[in-house]
Amino acid sequence: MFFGYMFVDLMSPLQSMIEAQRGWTPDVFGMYGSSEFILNVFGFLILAGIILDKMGVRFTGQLSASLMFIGACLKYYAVSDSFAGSGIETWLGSWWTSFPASAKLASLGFMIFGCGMEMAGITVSKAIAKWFEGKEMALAMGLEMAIARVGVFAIFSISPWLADMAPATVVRPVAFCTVLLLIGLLTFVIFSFMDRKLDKQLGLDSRGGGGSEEEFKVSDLKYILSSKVFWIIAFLCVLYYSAIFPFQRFATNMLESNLGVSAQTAADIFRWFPMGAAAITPFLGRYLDHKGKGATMLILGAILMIVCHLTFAFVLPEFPSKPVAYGSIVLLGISFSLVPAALWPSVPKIVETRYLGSAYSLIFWIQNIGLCLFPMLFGFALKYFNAGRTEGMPYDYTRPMLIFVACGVLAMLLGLWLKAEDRKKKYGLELPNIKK
Ligand SMILES: C[C@H](N)C(=O)N[C@@H](CCCCN)C(=O)O
Repeated sequence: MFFGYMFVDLMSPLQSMIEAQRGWTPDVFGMYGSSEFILNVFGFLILAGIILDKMGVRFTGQLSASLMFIGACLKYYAVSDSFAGSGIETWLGSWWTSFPASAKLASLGFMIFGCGMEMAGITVSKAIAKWFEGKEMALAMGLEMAIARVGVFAIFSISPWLADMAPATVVRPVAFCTVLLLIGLLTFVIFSFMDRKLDKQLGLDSRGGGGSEEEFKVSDLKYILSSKVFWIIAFLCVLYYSAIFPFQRFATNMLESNLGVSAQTAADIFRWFPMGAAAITPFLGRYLDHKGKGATMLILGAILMIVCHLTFAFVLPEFPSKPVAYGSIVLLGISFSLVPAALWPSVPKIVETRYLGSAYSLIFWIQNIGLCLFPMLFGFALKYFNAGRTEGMPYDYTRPMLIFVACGVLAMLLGLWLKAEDRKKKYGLELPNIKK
């Protein structure tokens, strides 16, 4: 997860450089960002959930880590100097000419990587639910997400530094993260040995099944799809995350434009966002394990996000102050701890373990539709509202940012609805995870 999250965001602080070196304008950059989710949206994630529930966490984890590595290799080739001037580049550049050949191939690589990354995400959640059921599950999930966030922090620091080494190039950070993904694949193989040992101790079969619970059947999906609370969580998830991850891709440039600072300085400010989240998420997970209040945390997280995006939209352009930027970034980090810490451990409370993988995959699937559409939507809005901008001028982010504010408002309303449903139907979303 650490290396995966690094790979996802390695281009985020390099928007200006990739525009200068490979001609990726904001709309191209937005579409490239969306490509991570395209195959998932067209059904791969549903299949991933079924594979996970049928084949178990070890097989699915190794498959997903391999896909991540293959996709990364393709993306490395796309931005490398050996691709520039090759026959493939000439052919890819001969159609849809507004989208550079390197962006086309990099997007294909990112699509394959994205299949592996999302499949790994649901696999890890199911593995944690299996290892920590009735114990410190939210703390374990919180720590996993904290490690992922440290990965984002690390890449926001390392990527511009690697890229800026003479001769400045975007290729170096991609190569670096590709090697890390190979190491990630090897660590999952090691985990698989440990998981096999756990199954032996628990008397489970080779896929981690065969305990007291029934085996998963594809027809079980109907139980998930007919649950109102599942849909509330899924829509809350898509709205919340659509205002976080797509924003993360543009945040460096937003700060660059609003504060009038360099890409490196903007990335230095923004990298504290995932760090704030990394520091707080495990504590909130622990709080949830012992005290509960999951639905309340979701509402609070959405409110904080609205405040932050309103600040980025209206306050920063008027008062380009670094303390205001840092303050909002830290608040957004707290929001990004509250929601994930409460959201993911809530899912095992509303569905049975045998179809937990499918429930996570369906939520990821719906979330991926948002993650796929929002960078494009935001990229187009940015281009539209900056029609008169000339090369080198800062971008005006005010009106495009309202897209993210709207997502936050809707997520907050869904959080309130979820809390009301929980009070009525007693899912236990406000209760602690640890069973005494
Ligand atoms: C983008 C991805 N689908 C996602 O939702 N990531 C979550 C973590 C989900 C738990 C992974 N085991 C995040 O908050 O990063």
